Amino acid sequence: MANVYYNGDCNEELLKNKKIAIIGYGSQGHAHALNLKESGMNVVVGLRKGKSWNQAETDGHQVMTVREAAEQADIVMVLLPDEHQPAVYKNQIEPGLREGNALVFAHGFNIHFNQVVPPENVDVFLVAPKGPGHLVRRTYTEGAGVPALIGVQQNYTGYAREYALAYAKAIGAARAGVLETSFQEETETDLFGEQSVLCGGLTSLVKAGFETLVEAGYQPEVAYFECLHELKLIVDLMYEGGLEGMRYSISDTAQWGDFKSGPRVIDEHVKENMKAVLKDIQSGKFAKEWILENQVNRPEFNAINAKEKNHLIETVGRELREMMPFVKGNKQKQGVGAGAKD
Ligand SMILES: NC(=O)C1=CN([C@@H]2O[C@H](COP(=O)(O)OP(=O)(O)OC[C@H]3O[C@@H](n4cnc5c(N)ncnc54)[C@H](OP(=O)(O)O)[C@@H]3O)[C@@H](O)[C@H]2O)C=CC1
Ligand SMILES: CC[C@](O)(C(C)=O)C(=O)O
Ligand SMILES: [Mg+2]
Ligand SMILES: [Mg+2]
Repeated sequence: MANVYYNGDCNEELLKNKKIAIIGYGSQGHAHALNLKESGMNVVVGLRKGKSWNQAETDGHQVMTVREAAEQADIVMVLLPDEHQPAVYKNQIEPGLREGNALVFAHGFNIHFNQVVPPENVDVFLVAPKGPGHLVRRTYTEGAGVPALIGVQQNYTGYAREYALAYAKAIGAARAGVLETSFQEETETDLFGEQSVLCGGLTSLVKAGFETLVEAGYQPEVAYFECLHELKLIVDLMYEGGLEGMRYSISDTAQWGDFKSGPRVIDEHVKENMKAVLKDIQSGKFAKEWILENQVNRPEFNAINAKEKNHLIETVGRELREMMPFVKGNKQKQGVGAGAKD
């Protein structure tokens, strides 16, 4: 079994005399900045002028340019979109780094794929929450937390691992569990998870189920409740009690169907496809294509995104959710508030 670290294994005091710059105030940025501040840390936020800058000020942070934040801080946490990190690092963060500072990431992409190459005289480590930033914030306020991975790439000061654990505690992650990893393992497993299971696998599974029912003549609203809405309720049971916990609550009929039909849908071909996806991640093929897509202003990303927004499951879902105020209650979903996306 891997070692799992909890609050008692982390010394937050190590960060108390440090200034921490949070660069970016999106999904992860707002959560880290607010959680660290409420854990008693000295936080500044580095941004460009715009929507996030205004939000961070509204939330009571000291906001400045990325260059100023990097110059002032001992610990610089880079929470910009992965594709923006290399240019912002080169032009605004690197010039501000001093010997013994720490450069920190929530995902290893740019270090692992050599898009950011830090100087040798700084610590480089990872504190990667295993969950969306809005949940990093919400769970912290509820007295809980989202688990995280830590990893050390460069240990110039000799304290990088201890700083990583302290940081993980201060954002609430050590309430849930912190695992030690490498930049390589975090990057490859995170990309694999989001592509094959959590995001790509799931959205494709949901759409395939929805389309199968609608094409067979069933009402789209029934298909939406069956294949998307109820998914959260089922996943909540798995989150709380694993597969067994979920199966305890469903009918024996559903459990029999789970055993018999699940492997017919997610069969050996799916695993073969997953292995191919993993291979492209490990070889750097996926990373290269994503970097090139950004260099030409994302034509394919934007085209697919526009098409996906107009899928029947989305138009039907928007209408049904209008009637469920308890589902609509999340401000970020309406594009307002801290960490909101456009
Ligand atoms: N989303 C998540 O939950 C998770 C993300 N991660 C990792 O965390 C990191 C951050 O991801 P995420 O939180 O999704 O990022 P977001 O897309 O939410 O971050 C957007 C933020 O970055 C700012 N920004 C973008 N470009 C620039 C720039 N050129 N100069 C200054 N600020 C800029 C935006 O400001 P503005 O308003 O001015 O555009 C905004 O505040 C990534 O490495 C990601 O892989 C890891 C685990 C989960
Ligand atoms: C699952 C997507 C994720 O890896 C995450 C929220 O952990 C991301 O990059 O946003
Ligand atoms: Mg992730
Ligand atoms: Mg990710």
